[in-house]
Amino acid sequence: MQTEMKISFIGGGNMAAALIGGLAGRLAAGANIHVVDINADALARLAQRFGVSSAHAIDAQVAASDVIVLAVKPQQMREVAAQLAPHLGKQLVLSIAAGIRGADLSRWLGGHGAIVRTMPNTPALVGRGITGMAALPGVSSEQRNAADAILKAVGDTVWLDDETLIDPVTAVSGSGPAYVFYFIEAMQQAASEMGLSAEQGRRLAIATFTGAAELAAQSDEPVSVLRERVTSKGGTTYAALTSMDASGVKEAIVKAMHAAAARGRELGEEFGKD
Ligand SMILES: NC(=O)C1=CN([C@@H]2O[C@H](COP(=O)(O)OP(=O)(O)OC[C@H]3O[C@@H](n4cnc5c(N)ncnc54)[C@H](OP(=O)(O)O)[C@@H]3O)[C@@H](O)[C@H]2O)C=CC1
Ligand SMILES: O=C(O)[C@@H]1CCC=N1
Repeated sequence: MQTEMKISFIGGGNMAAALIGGLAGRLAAGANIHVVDINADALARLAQRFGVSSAHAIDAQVAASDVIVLAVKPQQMREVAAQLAPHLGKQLVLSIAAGIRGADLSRWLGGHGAIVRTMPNTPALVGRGITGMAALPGVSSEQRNAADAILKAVGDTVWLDDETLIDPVTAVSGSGPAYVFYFIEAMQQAASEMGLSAEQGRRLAIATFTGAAELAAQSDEPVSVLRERVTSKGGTTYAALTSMDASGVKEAIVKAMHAAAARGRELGEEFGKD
């Protein structure tokens, strides 16, 4: 992390809280985090949890920042950009919004070029996030490195040459934690139906996810091979996977992810209109 980097967040909701929480313990001395949100409760929570400074509107501290993270909902972005534009100089702007295209954001920010579009995810809170990143042409290599350092402080980064790939990234890793939680919820429900306690089901389901994911991360083999190794002929896993195939679980997941990417494109079109 660059020393003494001053970072302002506009929007202090769910994703900002995950990033701020992940960053809070990892900043160099002298660095600071400032948050602007119209929601007093959101600001109070962030100040109490992470000791950040806060304001209800864009202020001098935002103007004095090195990096400004735009963390409002896509539908709020245009208005926020208009409020921010008069305060912009050389700051690097990071957008985390789904859908909102860099060219639209740049226009709303009065032609500001130093913009990196990012798609982080909530495991950033525990330092295990992954972020897709795409730089607009006006971003210097120093600014690109600064953006990378911020998101690397809370996990890993994947750079994209083509900004439109942010929509697929959103479908995979931006929204992805919700799919994992959904799967864990289903496993917990089944565990409880079969007589395990809530705590036993929770521990077994979560440890299975983290363990299998770690095994996949450390293995040189494709995940399909790891799956086959669990699936004894005529055994229990075979029974489960045969049932999933019959229910079209894989097709449903693939279809759902296409829907997420399509919604990202739609948000860009819907809120990017002049
Ligand atoms: N949640 C996630 O996992 C991820 C979200 N994102 C992106 O992050 C962005 C934020 O999402 P999320 O955190 O879930 O949303 P939230 O609604 O939780 O957070 C947005 C916050 O911004 C506040 N806000 C609204 N208008 C303004 C304004 N004019 N100035 C300052 N603050 C304002 C909202 O207040 P109020 O509630 O009163 O409107 C709210 O507190 C979205 O663009 C989303 O696409 C990206 C990756 C993952
Ligand atoms: O659901 C959403 O639109 C945001 C973007 C990715 C995760 N949450």
